Amino acid sequence: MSRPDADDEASTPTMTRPTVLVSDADWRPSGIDELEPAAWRALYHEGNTAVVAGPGAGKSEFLAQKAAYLLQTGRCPWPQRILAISFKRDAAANLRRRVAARVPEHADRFVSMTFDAFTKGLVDRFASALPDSWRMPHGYEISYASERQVEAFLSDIIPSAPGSIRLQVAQLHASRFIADTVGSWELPVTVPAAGPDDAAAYAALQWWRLRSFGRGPARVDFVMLNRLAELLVRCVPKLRQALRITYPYVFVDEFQDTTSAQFSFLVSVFAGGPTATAVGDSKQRIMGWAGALPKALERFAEAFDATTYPLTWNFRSTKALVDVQHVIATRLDPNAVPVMAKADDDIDGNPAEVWTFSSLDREAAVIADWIAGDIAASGRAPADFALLARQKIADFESRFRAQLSRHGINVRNDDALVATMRLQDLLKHEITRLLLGLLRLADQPRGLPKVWHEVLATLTRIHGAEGDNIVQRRIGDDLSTSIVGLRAWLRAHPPERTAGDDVASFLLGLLDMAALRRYVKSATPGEQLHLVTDAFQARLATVISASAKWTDVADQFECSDAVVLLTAHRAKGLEYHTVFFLGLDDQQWWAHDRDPIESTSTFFVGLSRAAQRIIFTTTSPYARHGRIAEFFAMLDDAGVPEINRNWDPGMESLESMTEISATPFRRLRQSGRRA
Ligand SMILES: Nc1ncnc2c1ncn2[C@@H]1O[C@H](COP(=O)(O)OP(=O)(O)OP(=O)(O)O)[C@@H](O)[C@H]1O
Repeated sequence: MSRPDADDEASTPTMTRPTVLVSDADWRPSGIDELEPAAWRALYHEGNTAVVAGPGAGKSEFLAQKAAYLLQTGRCPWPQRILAISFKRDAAANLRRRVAARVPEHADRFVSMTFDAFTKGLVDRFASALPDSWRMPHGYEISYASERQVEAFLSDIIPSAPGSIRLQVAQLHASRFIADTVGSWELPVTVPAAGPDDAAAYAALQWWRLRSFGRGPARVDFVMLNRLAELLVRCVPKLRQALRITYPYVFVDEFQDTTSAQFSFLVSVFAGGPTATAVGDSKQRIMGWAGALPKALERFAEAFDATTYPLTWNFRSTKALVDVQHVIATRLDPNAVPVMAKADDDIDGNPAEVWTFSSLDREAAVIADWIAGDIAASGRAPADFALLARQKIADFESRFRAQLSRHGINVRNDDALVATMRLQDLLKHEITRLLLGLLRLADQPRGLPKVWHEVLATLTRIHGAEGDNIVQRRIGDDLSTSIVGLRAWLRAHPPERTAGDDVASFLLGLLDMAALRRYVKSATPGEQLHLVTDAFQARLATVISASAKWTDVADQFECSDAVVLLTAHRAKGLEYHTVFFLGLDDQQWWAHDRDPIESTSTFFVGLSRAAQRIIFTTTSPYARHGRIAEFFAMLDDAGVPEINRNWDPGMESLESMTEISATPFRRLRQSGRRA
């Protein structure tokens, strides 16, 4: 396919586009019925805005609606754009998709990317404008230092540190050094000849000397790239001005996860300039271990002089679940305000329970039977159910896979490693969706308009042709030709007689690889295209032989009709009808004592993914009195009953009843409940 010139971040498109503007009075949210009153006020607010709200309040949806409002009413006039920054790639892609669905006619002016992609993009484009001391004459490579390497570095620099700061240098922690010390050090325009007399600045400078000032390519991570980007913007006023003109509106999602480096970058580039909107929930701050700043939203409000709007509706969970969430929320924030549930209840029986089991085998068997029964009775899909755990999700996989397969139900472990990628990342990756989209379009003679639209939009981004209707038309024509060629190839190569590698090669051969490589590099810093294509091939190889049709190959690849197994961290931002929060025990939560608040936030994030029902499980008779006793106490306070699932009416004998009475669990017979 032809490759138009790459779009420049700080430049504006050259094509004109007709736009019909909507008046304020006529503007309505699209895709949803209503916003809560505080959200309306936040949407109309013209200055910097902080939206603080709990799980399910619609924070991401609010950003999508605010984008639609600004674009459709012309407050963000063509050709200016809105820049939305997220922390995770899938969150950025999710927001981009939401806006594209709400206002397709303006989607090309909504630039949604990760923090790392944005800062790395600036360094890559403008590195030559860095002050002399910080230029990287031999380029750079992305390199992460292990904690052990940082430890060795810190002990190496202690002896040569000036006596006045030696003790403080010795007190720096390896685990926090990169995020906190390197991340919060503002690079001086000129590197001082004498070492700084502040311990943190001294150590940070030595780190730069070691990693970046030697011969050969600099070895930098994203924290260091962020620092370079901040320096660039500080030293090159024209660049800052260009960014501010291109993006008069800046959004930041999940602001509670902002690190020191990211925060200072935002202040440096945008404070006093574009209108900034940050949304987040400090109770869901689960990235403290990775350097997330405490009280990030409060800091934002202060630094940007922003007006704060708390939202108090929950669109995801029913009232009963919102009440349970509130008990945990008040432990994390004693001032947490009660929230109004907007979701209707669609289940019989208890929406929240703790189930106790005598063994992991029994746990998997009972839950699998229960899910199968619920699907049969309700018509729900397997994907409505999630099996969540704090960590080590693979420990649960084989048991649940075996038990659910007895009922013909699939399991997808989103945490599984495929080549070097996690399955969740692979499935959400734009390039995976592009390749699968091509496969589906070629295999479906009648066409799939939604898939066509998504594939075309991805190709448009790859070729930097947003806003350029002529090039977009050419890309569309090329796509039609490619689909015809692919269809013929697939007909001649049935899945059972074709190797996964051959399919992947043919699919990639349809694309402009140089453009693709450049795009992946800029959209996902640190990631090489081959990491995605290797993982794509590996996944294809495992599903191709089991399928008779190419559509089945794509279905098996995505495995979207499956019960999902994932960690609470991976579940962030997602939602399910019923969540089983597995492994309430000391093993799963072994690190709870290290940081009980962050651990409780992880618990909060996990349980708040449930829309209708949450079942906590444990196989440990001691968990209630162990490390996470406070979780059980909170669930007790919330009135969540504990059910001993070792007894199954009609199936088990007195023997298992004896076993139950020997356990220290608080017991409840489950008569009258759905089982
Ligand atoms: N105004 C609204 N009307 C109806 N549904 C909404 C509205 N806003 C959000 N939703 C729905 O509520 C759910 C939660 O929305 P969203 O993911 O934006 O919440 P969030 O605050 O970002 O959640 P979390 O912090 O838990 O990840 C989604 O299913 C979304 O489609």
